[in-house]
Amino acid sequence: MKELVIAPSILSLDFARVEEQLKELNSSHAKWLHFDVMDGHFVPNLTFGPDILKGFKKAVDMVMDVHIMVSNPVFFADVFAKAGADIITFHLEAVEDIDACIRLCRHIRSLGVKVGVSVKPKTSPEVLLPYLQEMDMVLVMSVEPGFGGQSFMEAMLDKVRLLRKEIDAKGYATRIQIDGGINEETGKLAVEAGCDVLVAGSYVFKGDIHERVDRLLWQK
Ligand SMILES: O=C(CO)[C@@H](O)[C@H](O)COP(=O)(O)O
Ligand SMILES: [Fe+2]
Repeated sequence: MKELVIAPSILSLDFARVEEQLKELNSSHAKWLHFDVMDGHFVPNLTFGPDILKGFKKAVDMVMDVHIMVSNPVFFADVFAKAGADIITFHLEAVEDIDACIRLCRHIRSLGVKVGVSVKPKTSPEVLLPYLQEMDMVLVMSVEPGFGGQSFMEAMLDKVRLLRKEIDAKGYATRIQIDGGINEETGKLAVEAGCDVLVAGSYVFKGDIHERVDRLLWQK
């Protein structure tokens, strides 16, 4: 398993104190910034466009981890690759079938950007197993996508265990990210199940950013 990474989700950032909070994030032990893109169609919420990503990229020295919850991932992947995304994760549910999924993975990599594929709580990741070498990351959603502050769905850890078993058996470098309801307790469970990237929104921003990131990173 790779080194654990914490990716605070900017969905919970206090937009009245953006500059201050970005500085705190930048000087914390969080290496990635999780940038949730919602189109108001794939999910019933609307968030950030490419110019915000460009601005944030200037303000922090962090990996820009872009999670696109959109119905047209082909279009949005190009837009956010151009804006400076380091990794783009799209939803399996938003593409026609596994062939289209792999085509988009290859396209995103051809742009020099890492690629992740995400599954919603009701979607099994089994169809991805033969193709894990095409992905830099699989994102297991542990809440229904669309909003921060929801409760962690513990049953999603079975998906993490399944993916970890296959990734380790094949010796792939694919990371496993989990997103939704992550705090100290649920983060620990997720790491024990095999996750190596924890996304956390409300937990990180509803307290001292440095302290909360450290608690996730060095769970006791
Ligand atoms: O993608 C999403 C929500 O759809 C997330 O990235 C949330 O922002 C996580 O928020 P918390 O559950 O950690 O508050
Ligand atoms: Fe997310």
